[in-house]
Amino acid sequence: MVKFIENNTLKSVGGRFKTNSACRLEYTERFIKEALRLFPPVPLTGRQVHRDTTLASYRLPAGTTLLLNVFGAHRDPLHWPDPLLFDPDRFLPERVRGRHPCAYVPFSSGARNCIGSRYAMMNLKAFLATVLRALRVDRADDPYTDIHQLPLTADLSLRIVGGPRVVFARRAEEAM
Ligand code: HEM
Repeated sequence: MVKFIENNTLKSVGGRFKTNSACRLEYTERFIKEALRLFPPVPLTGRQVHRDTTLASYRLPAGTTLLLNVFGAHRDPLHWPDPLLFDPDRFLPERVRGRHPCAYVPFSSGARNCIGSRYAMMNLKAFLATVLRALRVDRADDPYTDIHQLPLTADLSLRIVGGPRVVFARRAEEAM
């Protein structure tokens, strides 16, 4: 998967990353979206109920704080078949069509959603394209063979305990 994203990103960008390179990075964008699905940096958000409301069979009096489980929604088999499989093609336009708009909310939704989502996406593409041109990324020796086993923690944002287990190696000059 790492090799695939490397080749795809490098082929799409060619030389240096420019602002219009982002438009060509369609696979890279799907890859980032899939990473944000399985590992949403903001795994929970909250909302306050402004008037008495009934949601499904639950009565929610005004003033109730609701915590929205983004992490759970992103792994819900109702919306994501084989939810733990890392499959960027889930974000092909034909597969997005018909999916519930709130099944995927890494940047939240509604009036208070993330104002920086487009900027964040552009930045992540620029970051990947720039880093992958200069460095090769390989898996480090690690004891985890299955996504279930990855120890995650959330303080300000969701992260892997101990950080991602990867090693970087400089690419030969001619590849850059
Ligand atoms: C991958 C990167 C990012 C993720 C996953 C993310 C996620 C989020 C989420 C989930 C919220 C909404 C919380 C809620 O609805 O309660 C939010 C709000 C916000 N984000 Fe981001 N964010 C990212 C990057 C950025 C960047 C780069 C900026 C600024 C350049 C930014 C600025 C903001 C601001 C100002 C709000 C508050 C909006 C409001 O309350 O009206 N975010 N972000």
